[in-house]
Amino acid sequence: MGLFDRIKRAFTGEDVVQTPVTEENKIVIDKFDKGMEKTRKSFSDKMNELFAGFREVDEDFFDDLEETLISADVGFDMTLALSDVLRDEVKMKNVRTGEQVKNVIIEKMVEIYEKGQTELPTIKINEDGPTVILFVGVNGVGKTTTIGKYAYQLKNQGNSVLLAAGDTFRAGAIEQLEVWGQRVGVPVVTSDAKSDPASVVYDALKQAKEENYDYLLIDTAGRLQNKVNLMKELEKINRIIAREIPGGATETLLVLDATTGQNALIQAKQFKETTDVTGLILTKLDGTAKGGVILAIRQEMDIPVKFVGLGEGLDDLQVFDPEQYIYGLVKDLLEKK
Ligand SMILES: Nc1nc2c(ncn2[C@@H]2O[C@H](COP(=O)(O)OP(=O)(O)OP(=O)(O)O)[C@@H](O)[C@H]2O)c(=O)[nH]1
Repeated sequence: MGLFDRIKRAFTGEDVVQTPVTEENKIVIDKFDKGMEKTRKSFSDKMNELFAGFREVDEDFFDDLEETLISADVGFDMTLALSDVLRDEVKMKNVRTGEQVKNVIIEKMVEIYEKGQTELPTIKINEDGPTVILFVGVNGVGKTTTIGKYAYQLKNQGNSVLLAAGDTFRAGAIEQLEVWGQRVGVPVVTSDAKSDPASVVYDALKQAKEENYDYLLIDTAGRLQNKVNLMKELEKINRIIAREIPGGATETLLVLDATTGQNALIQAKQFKETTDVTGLILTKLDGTAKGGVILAIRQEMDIPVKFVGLGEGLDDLQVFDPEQYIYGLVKDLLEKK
């Protein structure tokens, strides 16, 4: 059953059924539920306010709806796409009451998000080993924490993991990664601050290959304010990886801070211009009401969100589940039925 069908069941009063509901599954559902609390509350409040003054589906209503959606951080493109399909649907299905309109909005939001894909995003694996994952993103987005959390996850799944402190630009970044390495129990390849990040990456690649590590996670500096330097640095790192690992980095994951709302979308666009990003990680989703930005990212970028950070704990990095996300966003609106 696809995302759309599942959410649809919620419209008809049936629960969104997870198949199968395992203990592990329940924990994930709970994490998304809690992590989405702020975004859900803000989104529901805004939508309920819009519908409290609902009279009829006219141009004024569409203007107010667009304003509401944009203020809920779902982005300009997503807002226009939604209001366009809604206009057609209203005519076709002769939708009149506020409740009907609300349901059509949610239905279409799910459809636009899904774009025909229902499977969970995955991280590619380099079968010939090691799987090399490059983490990019500006300072302060939670990159180091994310690497630590992911290393913890991989290790718990029985993988050997090596970390590379490629952010030699910021002295604190190396120490911070070392602290995470100790906490998680995985080694960290480092060099002196201000040294060439490419040489750390080279050392780490060599060690990962010689000692047969399953995963090498590489931290990088995120100097977006100096795009040319950043581009050069990432190019150099990528060249070295490609020389050592056929096909180059297995994944390049861009870490974004969800609390920055539309800025996260802007950063994603800028990074996409500098390097070949294969997936996104949205951190601090639990600490923001701006989680609607994931919809904006989905609509405007062709890069999947692969993980979300739903808390500060070691096990709070979760594979992004669109179903849990959208259900977490609209749940209160549905339950108002
Ligand atoms: N609530 C919450 N806090 C998070 C999450 N991810 C990271 N943080 C916190 O965000 C803060 C910054 O994270 P760091 O990893 O230290 O980020 P940084 O070192 O400042 O910057 P970079 O590593 O360069 O991105 C830390 O206090 C983290 O605990 C998350 O998903 N939820």
